[in-house]
Amino acid sequence: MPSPVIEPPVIERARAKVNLCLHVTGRRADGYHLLDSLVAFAEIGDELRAEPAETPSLAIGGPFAAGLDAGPDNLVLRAAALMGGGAAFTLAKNLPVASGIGGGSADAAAALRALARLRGQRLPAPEAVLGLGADVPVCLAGVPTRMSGIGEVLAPVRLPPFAMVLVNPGVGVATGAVFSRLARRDNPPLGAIPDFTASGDLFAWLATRRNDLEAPAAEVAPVIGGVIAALGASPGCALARMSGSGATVFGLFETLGAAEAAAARLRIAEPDWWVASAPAAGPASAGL
Ligand SMILES: C[C@@](CO)(OP(=O)(O)O)[C@H](O)COP(=O)(O)OP(=O)(O)OC[C@H]1O[C@@H](n2ccc(N)nc2=O)[C@H](O)[C@@H]1O
Ligand SMILES: Nc1ncnc2c1ncn2[C@@H]1O[C@H](COP(=O)(O)OP(=O)(O)O)[C@@H](O)[C@H]1O
Repeated sequence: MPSPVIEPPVIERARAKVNLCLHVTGRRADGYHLLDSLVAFAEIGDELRAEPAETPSLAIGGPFAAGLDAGPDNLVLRAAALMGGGAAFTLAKNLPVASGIGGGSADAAAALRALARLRGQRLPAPEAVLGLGADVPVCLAGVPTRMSGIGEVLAPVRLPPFAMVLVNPGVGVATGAVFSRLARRDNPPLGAIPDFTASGDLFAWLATRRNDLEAPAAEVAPVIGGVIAALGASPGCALARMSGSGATVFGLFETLGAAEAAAARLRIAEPDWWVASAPAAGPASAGL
């Protein structure tokens, strides 16, 4: 059954996507890489507002609006075009661009959700949105997920509550450039993902996994190594690792208080870095 049409305007969050681990397990004939990744979302992100309009339009504000083109190539308008749709969009760009936390993909997913709500339509299938970006299907799902294939094979995963600190040193990293520097493309998959009951179990399991894109990204942007070291040395940080193709690094914490304290220290030590703290998205983290 299609959902009822929602009265405009509609507002959708575009939450930051975090690859808690990411193994590159192969490469397809078309050059795209096969991944095996455990993906979570943070309660921080862009915000997209949509109202019905004859002609599609996009206005961008927020701390990372500068340098982001609001023309037809923007993923918000490309997503709207895919759904055949006119809407007037306003995007608050709160996440750094080209930073491994899927900001553009999350915006595209938010546009698809907004249009579906405005029109009472179903959301498109993962395969139908993959052309917008390999991360768009998982951002459309918006829940903790094991992502494989090149990003279109999705299996929801239940995660315990935890908190994150996200740090971006202000360098954009092009995803394709990172993949092309990989030393190996035949790494083992993640294996079975246990049913974690406590965040400590999740953190211990993650410590035995990797992000295979971290080393090639650090070649492109050597500052990434320094960000991992600084975050990893923060009191209460159980694990510090790069997300996606970088350069954003995440730190994992048992409590939001510990994450906020680490973020406050890093903001003082490194005033030029973008630093955010947030619970992992989902009902389990609501009471952290
Ligand atoms: C690496 C990941 C992990 O979640 O995250 P980000 O760093 O983008 O956040 C994603 O796979 C990125 O997804 P997305 O950013 O949507 O990628 P796309 O625009 O589809 O692809 C950009 C380029 O990355 C390479 N690419 C991307 C995905 C993939 N599975 N294999 C690849 O080889 C290709 O060279 C492609 O031309
Ligand atoms: N709404 C958008 N937000 C961010 N980037 C966008 C958007 N639309 C198009 N792009 C382009 O998509 C590219 C990847 O952006 P993004 O999804 O933020 O990267 P990542 O997935 O690595 O975090 C950028 O180089 C940017 O120019």
